[in-house]
Order: sequence, then structure tokens, then C-alpha cells
Amino acid sequence: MSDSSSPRAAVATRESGGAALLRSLTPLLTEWLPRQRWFAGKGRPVSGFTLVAVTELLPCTSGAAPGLLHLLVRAQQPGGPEQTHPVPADCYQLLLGVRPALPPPLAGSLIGHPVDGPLRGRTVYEALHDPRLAAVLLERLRSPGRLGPLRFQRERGTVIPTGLPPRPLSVEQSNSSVVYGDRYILKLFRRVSPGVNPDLELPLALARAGSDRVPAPAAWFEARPGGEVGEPMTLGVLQPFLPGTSDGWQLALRSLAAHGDFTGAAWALGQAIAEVHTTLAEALPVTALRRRQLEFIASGMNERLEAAAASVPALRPYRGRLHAVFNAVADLGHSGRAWSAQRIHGDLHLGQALCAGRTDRWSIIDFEGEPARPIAERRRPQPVVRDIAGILRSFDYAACQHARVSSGDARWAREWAEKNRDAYCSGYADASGSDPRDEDVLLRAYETDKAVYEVLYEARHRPAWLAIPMSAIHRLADV
Ligand SMILES: Nc1ncnc2c1ncn2[C@@H]1O[C@H](COP(=O)(O)OP(=O)(O)O)[C@@H](O)[C@H]1O
Ligand SMILES: O=P(O)(O)O[C@H]1O[C@H](CO)[C@@H](O[C@H]2O[C@H](CO)[C@@H](O)[C@H](O)[C@H]2O)[C@H](O)[C@H]1O
Repeated sequence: MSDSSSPRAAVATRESGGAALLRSLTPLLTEWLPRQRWFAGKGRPVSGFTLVAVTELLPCTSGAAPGLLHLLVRAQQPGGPEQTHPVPADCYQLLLGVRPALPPPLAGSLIGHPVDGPLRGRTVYEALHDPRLAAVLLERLRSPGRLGPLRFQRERGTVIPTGLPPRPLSVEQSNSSVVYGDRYILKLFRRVSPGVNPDLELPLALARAGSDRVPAPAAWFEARPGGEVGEPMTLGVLQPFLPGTSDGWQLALRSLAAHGDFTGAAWALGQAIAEVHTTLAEALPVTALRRRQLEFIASGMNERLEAAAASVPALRPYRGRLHAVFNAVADLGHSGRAWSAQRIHGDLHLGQALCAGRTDRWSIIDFEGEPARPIAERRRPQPVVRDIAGILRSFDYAACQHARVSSGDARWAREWAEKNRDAYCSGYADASGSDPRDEDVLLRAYETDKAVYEVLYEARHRPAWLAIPMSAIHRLADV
């Protein structure tokens, strides 16, 4: 692909064209965006948009051939946190197809019909559902180069075949993914911000260090809407697709339903996570956590608890005891010992571990961290115990979920969780040389912090599941 600074079509490149385009799309997007699973600003209406960048990946002519627009837009949502803290509105990546009319298989992908502006009379739709348009993205990624504010890069030595048929992934996601011929998967980040996304940075660092625990990024693209100044926004990462895999969550539920033994898999998962941590510590900076940093961690946990309790009344009776669990982390600072922090996964749960057939060989995905947190925060070194706690919570989740649907099995499911939590920690200790159970204060605090996060997550997204993290809160608060 050549460096393209010459205008391709009026829609995308002229300042006035961009403004008119956005004006005409605004009524459509205002209605469509909040309905998307990946829209992060749920519960607050969208009042309008500002344009960050628009790029024509395929020209939107008046002919029958589909056009492809890449948009970065900020969604204005009055009444949000920006009222008290002046933070910029969330920026979203949109890929819009443009055709005269939609063929029947694309009917469900309709966004709408602009009534004025450069696309007047045309049909605008979700481009990722259109194989012809999804194929364009793979072609761009195959050959590095620039197009307007977009920059496409390919990992050195990687050859990506052409013509792999695309299919959008249909699982519920925080982002959107397209699978190409079961060979590659392209993850497109939806809410984007300046700074390298850890879901590119960490798998790339691991793969370059020789780790085979992650699908190695083959190509990626980013935007520099402000030109060469400022940090790039990572927009998408292409990685090898691991065919025929199941994730740890599905496998854990299957094991529970079959009254099976999962301890071998849990042990191997502990080993896999330890290996990932060891490689990350070798490849990226490790810092010391002293008194001030431990206090900072504790105050972050306390603040998240207060914010969650403000939204979820069920948490309020536990506040005092949970604050005590977090304050114990600050107290560690008086011991004179230093703990260490390094880059970690940051949002680890059983759904982020994949294996094909053999449950002793795990691959780890989705290093994005908690998508709701700012990128700079997600890129900070943290104690590895945070990742350990994430998986421990997941074993508890699987057992509780199983007990919900097979109520006679509650006791057995609890024992299943205990055995697997232990096996997982033993596997981690075996591979890393340090047993996470020895860090009981930090481990309990991170498990509690995660349970608080889950309470908020379930209250917002799956109220029927709220009892699962609430039972952990009850246990961890030691009531
Ligand atoms: N390399 C891969 N190979 C096979 N399946 C994958 C791969 N990466 C992701 N997936 C599938 O896609 C789903 C969503 O990926 P993930 O990175 O977790 O996206 P999100 O952050 O949007 O939730 C995963 O749960 C998994 O089923
Ligand atoms: O989709 P993400 O990977 O960003 O994670 C979010 O959704 C997860 C649910 O899909 C949620 O995980 C919680 O539920 C899981 C079972 O569905 C369980 O295994 C996890 O332990 C539990 O935290 C995750 O918290 C949320 O960030």
C-alpha cells in the first residue's frame, strides 16, 4: 500500500465533507450506537458527535459497489462524569459500509439512510458483517503503509495469505472481531484512546521474547489523528486464530456438570500464567512497591468500593469490613519489606484462557486490561497477585453458576472450586518458585477488589448473576 496523502473522494478528505458527513450520520448513529454491546456509555443518551477522523477505505461512489468508511467519533453524553471531571468524551471506532441498498443477508446490519449530506439516498450499515468489506481490512493489513491518519503495520517476517474468507465473531464482546479463514482473527477495539493498547503491547513483547503462550500479533493498525505528535491510538490487532479451542469457563462448567476432575487443567493453567508473568518480567520493567505505592493500591481499592456501593445498595452493609481488607494492604508498608510490580494481564478470568483438546496446554488472550480504565492506568506495573486473584474468582464463579442450575450439587461444587483454586496456585508456585498463597494479605485484597468490580459489572449487565459475586463478598468480608 502506498503512502496516500492525495484525496480519494470528497466524503472523507475535505474538511467540509467530513463535517457534512457527520451531520447527516448523527441521527442514525445516535439511535444505533447505544444499542451496540460494546458501547461503553450505557444508561446515558448520546446527544451528538464530534469527528476525530474519517478515512475512506473504499471510495463511496454513487455506483453499486460498496464503499467503506472508517470513522473515529467522540460521543457526547451530557450528565456523565465529565460534569464533575472535565474528561474528553469517549472516542469510538466505527466501520461503515455504504451501498445503494442492502442485499437480504445484510438486512440485520442496517444503520440507516441519511436524508442529506454526501451520502443522501444511500444505505449505511455495519461494515464488518459484509465479507467484501471485511476483506478490505485484511488486504490493508497484509501490506504496511499509511492512509490518511491510519497506519498499518505488519510484524517483521510475517506473511499473511490473501483471500481468506472473513466471518464476524458472534460471541458477546467488549470489542468486535472478524475471523479470516480460521487462520487469523482481527480484533477491532471499539472505545479507543491515545496510547498503545496493552492487547497489542503485551502479546507482542511475549511473542518477541519467544513465548508460545499467546497468539503472536501478525499485523495491527493505529491512528494518529493529530499527525505525528501525540501517542497513537491502537485500532486493531490481527493474530493467528486458534481453531477448535474451548475457553476455561466452558471447560470448567463441563467438568462441573460431569462431576469431573479439573485439577490437572487448573495446575497447568497456574503454570501457564506463571510462565507469562516470568517472561513479562524479563521483557518489561519491574518496579518496587514500597509504603507509598501500597497505600496508593489500597486507596484505589477503597475508592472503587465506595463507587460500587453508591450504585449497588447490597454492598453497603459490608463496607466497613471490606475497607479493613483493603487497609491491610496499606499496613504492609510498615513491614519494611518491598513487594514488586510488573506488567500483568490485568483482567484475567477463565474465559481468557483457551485450549484445543488437551487441557494441559493453555494459551492466554485479551491482554487489554479492564477496558473501562484509562490506558495509562492499565499499562502500570502491578503485583502479579492481581492476575492470580482473577482466576481464583473464576473458579468460584463456575462453582456458583453450576450450583445455581443444579442446586443439589452446591456442596460438591464448593469443594470442586477449593480443589482447583489450590491446584492452580500449586501449578503457579511450581513454575515460578513463589507460592501466591504466601501473599495472603495481597491475595485476599485483590480477590475482594475483583469481587467488588464483579458486583458492579453484574448489576449493570447481568442482574440475575449478582448473587455470585455477592456470595464472595460475604465470604471475603468474613461476616
Ligand atoms: N486467537 C484466538 N483464537 C481463537 N479464538 C479467539 C482468539 N482470540 C479471541 N478468540 C475468541 O474471541 C473471543 C473474544 O476475544 P477477546 O479478545 O476476549 O475480545 P473482547 O475483549 O472483545 O471480549 C474469545 O472469548 C474467544 O472465544
Ligand atoms: O468480556 P471481558 O473479558 O472484558 O470481561 C467482562 O465480562 C466477563 C463475563 O463475560 C466478566 O467475568 C465474570 O464472569 C465470568 C463468567 O461469565 C467469570 O469467569 C469471571 O470470573 C467473572 O469475573 C468480567 O468480570 C468482565 O470484565
